[in-house]
Formats: sequence, structure tokens, C-alpha cells
Amino acid sequence: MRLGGRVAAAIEVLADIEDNRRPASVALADWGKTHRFAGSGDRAAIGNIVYDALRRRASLAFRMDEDGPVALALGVLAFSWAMSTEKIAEAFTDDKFAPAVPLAQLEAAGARDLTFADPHIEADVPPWCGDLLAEGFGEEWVEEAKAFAERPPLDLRVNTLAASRDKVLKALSKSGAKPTTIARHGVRIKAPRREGRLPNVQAEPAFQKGWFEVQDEGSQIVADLVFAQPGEQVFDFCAGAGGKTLALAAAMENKGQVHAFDADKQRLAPIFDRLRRAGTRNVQVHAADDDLAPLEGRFDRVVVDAPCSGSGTWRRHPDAKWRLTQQQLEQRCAEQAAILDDAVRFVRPGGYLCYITCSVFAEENEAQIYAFGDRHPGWSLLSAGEVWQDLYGFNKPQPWSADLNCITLTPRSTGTDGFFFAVMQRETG
Ligand SMILES: C[S@@+](CC[C@H](N)C(=O)[O-])C[C@H]1O[C@@H](n2cnc3c(N)ncnc32)[C@H](O)[C@@H]1O
Repeated sequence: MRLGGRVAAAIEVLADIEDNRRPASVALADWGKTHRFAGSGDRAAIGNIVYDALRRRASLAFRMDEDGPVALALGVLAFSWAMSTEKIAEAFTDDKFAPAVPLAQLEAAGARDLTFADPHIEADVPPWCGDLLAEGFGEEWVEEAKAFAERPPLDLRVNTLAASRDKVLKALSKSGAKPTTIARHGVRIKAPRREGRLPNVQAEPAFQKGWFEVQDEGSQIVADLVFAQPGEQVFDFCAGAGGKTLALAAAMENKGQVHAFDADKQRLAPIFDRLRRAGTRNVQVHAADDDLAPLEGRFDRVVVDAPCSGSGTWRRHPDAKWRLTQQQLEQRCAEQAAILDDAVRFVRPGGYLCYITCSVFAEENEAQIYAFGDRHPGWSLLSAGEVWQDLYGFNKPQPWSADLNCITLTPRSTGTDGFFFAVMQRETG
């Protein structure tokens, strides 16, 4: 397919997402099933146009003075991919599948100045999220939000139980893999430009051998900040598919014990294969119907990687940014408080409770931690910033911290997805 056909396909998918309120990944997969002739390069390029359109939906609509799928897809070429109107027209010439090029609309769009738009439009976030972001980032909230509209890289965590970072870098040298800036065992493959696609690293023999996992650098860092030591007892209380569990088990060098629990069996299901491939020998998995009472008071560290709005992952799931509602956010906040209150019983006296979200909203982060402190007087909030300095020093990019205790990672500050981390200690008495 030429660019014009790919744009036409992206327009179809964007219309499907909008008209049928479907997640982008589902709409793209369905398009693929009904257009078997399209190769993997075509699918990747169509996906790029769709996701880039969703990342900048508000600012593209402002510039194009229209928010329909055609305007958004052409807006991607003009503004996200910086193609001139002439270049677009040239690329579409003699392509019978290409949409018409609205020359006047594109010219007018180029002259429209985003700095005159409402801040949430420049920031590319729903209007109601502006105040939430300003709470955490002050005057810098628009710049912080804009970084969530960029394409994310592909990050991998080297499984130190099976390989070294050098070994993985060598195995993936053709993919342009480089060491991550902050995470100690991370490898990064830069986001491709325009129609380019990321390599399918999971098809590599090195992946099959368990040498690495796909995991955003931010997720690697917050797992590292848990500071799990070999020989300890650690409880991953919201384990999901095990992203953090695997990182914790590797940090503990297979010594001691990680217990992984999730209230949802379906989400937990992939963990078994992943543990096997990674060669972990110190993980016990618990499902919802297991009796957890024998585990109470036993753990050095309990990790609550709580369900959240996912605002920190908007680069990867830009459709979720526009679907999120205030009501859903309130529901997540209530769940977070309930999970924290439930998790305390597993921490031994003197042990630690680590709270993680992949959100950048203070309501789900600092506010949860301070409210937890009010409900549980026998706990003290420690400085995660100090753990950061111990692990990474002062010369690396620094995360946000409103109170020098809790920390927030963002695409703009740390070059990662957005993550929040706080650690509290239970009194010994
Ligand atoms: C952010 S995800 C976890 C991601 C996972 N830790 C990882 O690194 O891949 C949050 C998880 O919390 C789980 N969850 C929701 N309510 C829970 C509860 N009451 N107790 C334990 N887990 C819960 C969800 O099923 C979901 O898998």
C-alpha cells in the first residue's frame, strides 16, 4: 500500500473508534482481519497514523478547524510528521485509494497558532484534566502534558537471572538497542518516525530464552525503588501479569520469596509462562480464592501497584486519555484506598509498604498517601527521593517530587511513562 491507501485505512479505523466507542487496538485488529492483503508494514503505518491522531486529537482538531477522522489523519501528516502540503499532494498523486487533499484547509491550518487555543488544547488533554495536572506540575503542566502526546520508545528489562545487559544489547544490535539512561538493567529502542515500525523483539531467540522482558523504563525504576533484597519476603499484592513480580524476583537473585497475588484470575493468567521463561524459582502465585490469612504480618515489603486511571501511559494508550471520565477516576481512587487498607495486614512490624501507580494525578498519588497516613497512625512516610539518590545518584534526570518524599516520573522529566512511587514504614512497636 502507498501512503494514500494507508491514510484512507487509518480514516476508516478512526471512524470506527469514534462511531462505535471501541478501543483503538480492537478497531485496528478488526481492520487487519478484514483486510488480509495488508502486510505488516502497512498495518504498522496505519497504526502509527491512528495513534498519532489520537495522541494530538485536540490540537489537530483545533488546527484543522474540524475533528472528523479525515481532518485528524491529514493533520497527522501535516503536523505530527511535518510534511508540507506539497509533499502530501505529491505522495497522493495517482494513488486511487488516497483521500482528496484539502489544500485550502491545510494552508489555513498551518497559519493557526496553538498558543491562542485553550491550554487543554495545546496540552492535548480533556478539559477536566487540566486542573488535575496543574495540581501536580504547577505552571509546567502544559509542557508536561505535551510530552504525553509524543510516541513512546520500546523499553526492555534485561532479566539478570539469565543474561547481562551487554549480551542483550549485542543480540539486539540490529534493532538499534541502547542502554536506558536511568534504569540499571534497561535497554531502549527509539520510537520510529512517521511510517516506521518497531522490531518484533518477542520473535527473537533472546526473548524465547528469557533474556529480557518488555517493560517501560519507568516501570523498571519503580520496581527497583522497592529495594527488594536477596533473602527477603516480598508480597506483590496487585501482581497482574507479573511485570513487577519478575523484576522483584530478579533483583532478589532468586533468593528469598516473592508472593504474587491479584484479585483477577484472568489478569494473573500470563504470569505462569512468564515466570517459567524467566527462570524464576522464588515466586509463589496466589489467586483470588486462596486463603491469604497465613501470610499476614510476614512480609518485609508489600508492593501495591494499584489499579489507576492509567494517565501515565497516555503515550501508549492515547484513546484511554479521551475515554477517561471523572466518575471512573473517583472509582479508581476508592479502590486504591481500599486496597491499601487491605494490604497493611501483610507487612511485618518495621516492614515497608510501597505504593505505585501509573498515573500522574495527585488525587491518586500524594492524596492517597496522605489520607492513608491519617487513617493509619502507626506508619511513617519515608523519602523515596533518598532511595533514588542511592540507586541512581544526582547526575541522572530527576523525577518530580512535591514533598521530597513521594516521587513522580514523567516523559518530560525522566523520559519514561508516568509513574508514582511512595514508601511507608510500619512502626516496630
Ligand atoms: C496496575 S495493574 C498491576 C500491574 C502489574 N503489577 C504489572 O507490573 O504488570 C493493577 C492490578 O490490580 C488488580 N486489583 C484490582 N483490585 C485488586 C484488589 N482488591 N486486590 C488485589 N489486586 C487488585 C487488578 O486486577 C490489576 O491486575
